[in-house]
Amino acid sequence: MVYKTPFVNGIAYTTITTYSKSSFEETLTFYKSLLELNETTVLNDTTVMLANEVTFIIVKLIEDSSKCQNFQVYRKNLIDLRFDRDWRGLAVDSITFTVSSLSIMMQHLMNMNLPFQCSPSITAPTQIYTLDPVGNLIGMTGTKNAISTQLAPPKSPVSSALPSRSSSTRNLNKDLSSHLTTEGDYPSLPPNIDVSDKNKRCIAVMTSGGDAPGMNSNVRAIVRTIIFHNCKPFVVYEGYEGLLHGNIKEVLWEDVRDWNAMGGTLIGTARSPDFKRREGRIQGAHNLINFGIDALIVCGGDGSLTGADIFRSEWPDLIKELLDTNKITEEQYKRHQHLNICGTVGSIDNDMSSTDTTIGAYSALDRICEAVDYVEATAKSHSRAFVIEVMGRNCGWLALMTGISTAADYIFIPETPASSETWREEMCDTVSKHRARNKRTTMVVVAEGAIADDLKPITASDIHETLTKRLGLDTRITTLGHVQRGGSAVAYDRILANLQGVEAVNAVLESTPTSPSPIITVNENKINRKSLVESVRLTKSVAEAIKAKDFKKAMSLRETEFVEHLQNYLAMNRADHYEPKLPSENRLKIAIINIGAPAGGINSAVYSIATYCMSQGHKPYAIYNGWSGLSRHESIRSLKWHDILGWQSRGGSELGTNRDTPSSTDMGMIAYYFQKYQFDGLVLIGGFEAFVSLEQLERARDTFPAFRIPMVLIPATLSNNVPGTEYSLGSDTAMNALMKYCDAVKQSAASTRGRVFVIEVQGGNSGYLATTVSLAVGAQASYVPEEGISLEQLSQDIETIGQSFEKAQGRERFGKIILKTGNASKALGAANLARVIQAESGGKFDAKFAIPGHIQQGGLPSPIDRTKATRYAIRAIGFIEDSQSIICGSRTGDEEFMAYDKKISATASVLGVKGSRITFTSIRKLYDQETDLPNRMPKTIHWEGTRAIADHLVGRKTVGVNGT
Ligand SMILES: Nc1ncnc2c1ncn2[C@@H]1O[C@H](COP(=O)(O)OP(=O)(O)OP(=O)(O)O)[C@@H](O)[C@H]1O
Ligand SMILES: O=P(O)(O)OC[C@H]1O[C@](O)(CO)[C@@H](O)[C@@H]1O
Ligand SMILES: [Mg+2]
Repeated sequence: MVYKTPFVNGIAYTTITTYSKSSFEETLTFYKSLLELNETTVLNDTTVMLANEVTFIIVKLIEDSSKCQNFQVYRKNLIDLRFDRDWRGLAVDSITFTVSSLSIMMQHLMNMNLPFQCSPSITAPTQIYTLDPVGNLIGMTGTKNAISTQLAPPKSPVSSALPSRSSSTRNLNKDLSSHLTTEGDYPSLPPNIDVSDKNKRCIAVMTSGGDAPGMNSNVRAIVRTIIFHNCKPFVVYEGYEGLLHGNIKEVLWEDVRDWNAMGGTLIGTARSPDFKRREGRIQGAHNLINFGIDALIVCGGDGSLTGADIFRSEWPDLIKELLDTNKITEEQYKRHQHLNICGTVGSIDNDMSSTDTTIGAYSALDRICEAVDYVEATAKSHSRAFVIEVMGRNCGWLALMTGISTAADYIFIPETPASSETWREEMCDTVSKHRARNKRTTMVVVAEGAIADDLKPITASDIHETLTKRLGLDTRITTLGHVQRGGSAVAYDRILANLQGVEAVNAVLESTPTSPSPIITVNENKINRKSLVESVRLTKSVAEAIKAKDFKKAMSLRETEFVEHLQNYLAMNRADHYEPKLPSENRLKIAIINIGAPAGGINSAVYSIATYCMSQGHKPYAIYNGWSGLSRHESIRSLKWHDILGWQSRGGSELGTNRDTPSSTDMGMIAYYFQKYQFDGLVLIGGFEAFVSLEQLERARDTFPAFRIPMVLIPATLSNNVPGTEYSLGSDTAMNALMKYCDAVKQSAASTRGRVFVIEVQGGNSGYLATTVSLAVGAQASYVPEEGISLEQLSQDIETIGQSFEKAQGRERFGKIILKTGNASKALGAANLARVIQAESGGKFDAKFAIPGHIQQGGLPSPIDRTKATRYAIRAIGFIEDSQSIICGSRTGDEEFMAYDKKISATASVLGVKGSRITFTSIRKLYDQETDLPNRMPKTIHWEGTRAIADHLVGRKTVGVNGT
């Protein structure tokens, strides 16, 4: 028996072989009636072709009575199995068809009295199975095509579950969706603008100041977006030095290939004293005009952007002088009346006002945390103290975030200078309190630019001397230096840099002669454009306030997130060592539970909740091993400071986790223990099962008063599929793990001429991880469950890859990767997809597959997940404190319980990030209105714009609803 399944172009018919005249006739009747194959072509005496618009079946007769017998037996056996076995595993051969209505098909099979099976259930099938008269297993699916898991909308064989991408270029990447995702639309093909080469706009990009990881991604995105808009991209080498020496070159799409994974800046950078002088800047203006460049995008720190701002404001005078000295022609003068400037903030210091984060800062933090984690091990072995000096000339962001991420004992930062008179006592007091509770290590983090309130520097050696002399600690200094700026950028920086690069070009193209020059910022998770002049002014005023010893003002000028992080660090550092903040009557018993799969940042959240609770005077309780642990073994213990040392930076789940929900274990027992321990609040940390758990507990409040307490979920899952938030803890850690894996695979692919890897990604029904990592590594395509895999798109991707290898003619060394979320197609795993791609490549390249599996869940939490965990944890406790008065009266019986009261039900909420805000949304509302329960997904996907950008930056052509 021969069969072929119509997967991709070129393999478009199925041959059925029959072995007797009667089964030949029966088969023809079966397929004609079942699939409405109304075109019949007799090819010869024994071969007939049946067809409709999309399906071709050739039925052949090869008379062989022995085989006919075998089939009868085989078929009978299968039918006998009926419904108690899944037929799919039993059949030798199978054919799958896409049908427009599964229910009509079911009815039809019943009318014909044919046996069939439904999957996953008869009430809501996505697939139906039956047998044809010669024993072939016939699968029918309602999905877009046989290899997709998405149901096809009626009459549209190829479509997308995501909204179609219009050709608008506006609103591209305004929303970083916590983890840098975008909303809005993007065209998948370059707009068809007919601009002759001469009239094309020339836009240049440069990097300046200290290099920062992610700058290469930024330049790559800028160059490719310029080309995308039919303009000419130029790079200025060596920062402002290159500008004033005319070190400028036009570049091509391929020139920036594979730049995402590269550290430093490949176009060079410099600190240019000459550019600080007007003569230098006039030379720079002259060079730009000579190259015909009328827009400049500068990626650099506060200094570079200050320089850019000065350059822009002086431009009219500079070109006038060039005209007056006959260095440029009248025509050039007229054409270059305006210089469009746009800044993208690239600096590890994170010292630019108006933006929460600068490109490179989280990569530097990653390097620092890795180093401190290493040092911690040796410090513990010797029971030593370490002073870690981190970079940051005028800004303590790196030191502060290191302090939080590694739970350092003490930090020194320039923004809140310590008292020059008392800092030694204060530090020693805290350190000795920690030591008195048997902590074996001491970590003090000092920013390079740390000062005391007399503006004199506090140096690593000052601290070393104090710890040694006053406390007698065996102390070492580790100055991390330029290691912090080195290496490949973390996923966040790559994504930020790519999205900001696209936005910078859009900003330039939309600028008018009167519009103020923008810088591209990120605020919480939203990408914004802000005024360059204003941001430079604010940044300067921080430095001026510090200089004037107005530290309060300096702090007030910092981003609100910075201030919040500092307060959190200080609060947690007081845990168990100082008088709690709240009076005894306001102190609460707060339970913490972890549910679902492990995710980076879970332990950091538990650590932060516990230490913050201690500082407030609350009592934190851990519920170990999820709901089953609680209901079967009363696995509750109050958390003590010493027990949780080191948890802030530990991977996995120290509490233990599983996917059980309260209903699936024992709701009554759980309520009993809640009552026994008199919990006043509950924090759940986890993914979709935690979400479901919260809903069940909220619903059970009616029956069990013990649940009439504030309950809050901190989403933590690499799938990032919890309704009510755009970011879940663990996504960043997983992204980095997967990104590193992809980088390595891509490198391997590049070493073999013409190779593509298909990489299978976790994420359940959510394509978030595949999409974001695809942007971070420059994957040629990503297939996600929200879209499925359409034949047209797959064919298009194969063609695009083939073309790019063909164009390179083996002269360039590069490899390609394709990411596929496991559930994008259940029928087609990575291995099979690679086989199909290889088969259809026409010999232009070969395809392999790789499956990273659970490395995506493991490893140490990234600094982003650690610091976000702390922030969410402390907000969650704030929520529990604030909600006490709303609900707790009904638990004690003092007040009537009104389950349907909105305020009451909102005391069980999901903490989330939405755009630029942290929010709490009632579980009732989320569960009833915003959840796609069967798919375990939120109804609204917030990151589709990111897909379009990822596609556009690799030149992927997408096949939309209209076949465009
Ligand atoms: N006030 C200014 N006027 C003109 N140019 C300036 C000015 N400040 C800085 N620049 C230019 O920008 C370059 C880079 O500035 P700087 O060394 O302060 O680094 P940065 O951009 O702040 O980056 P980072 O702090 O991350 O190293 C300077 O070498 C100089 O060429
Ligand atoms: O690499 P350089 O020029 O020595 O500069 C070091 C400085 O650059 C930065 O890394 C970035 O501004 C600072 O933190 C540090 O003080
Ligand atoms: Mg700077």
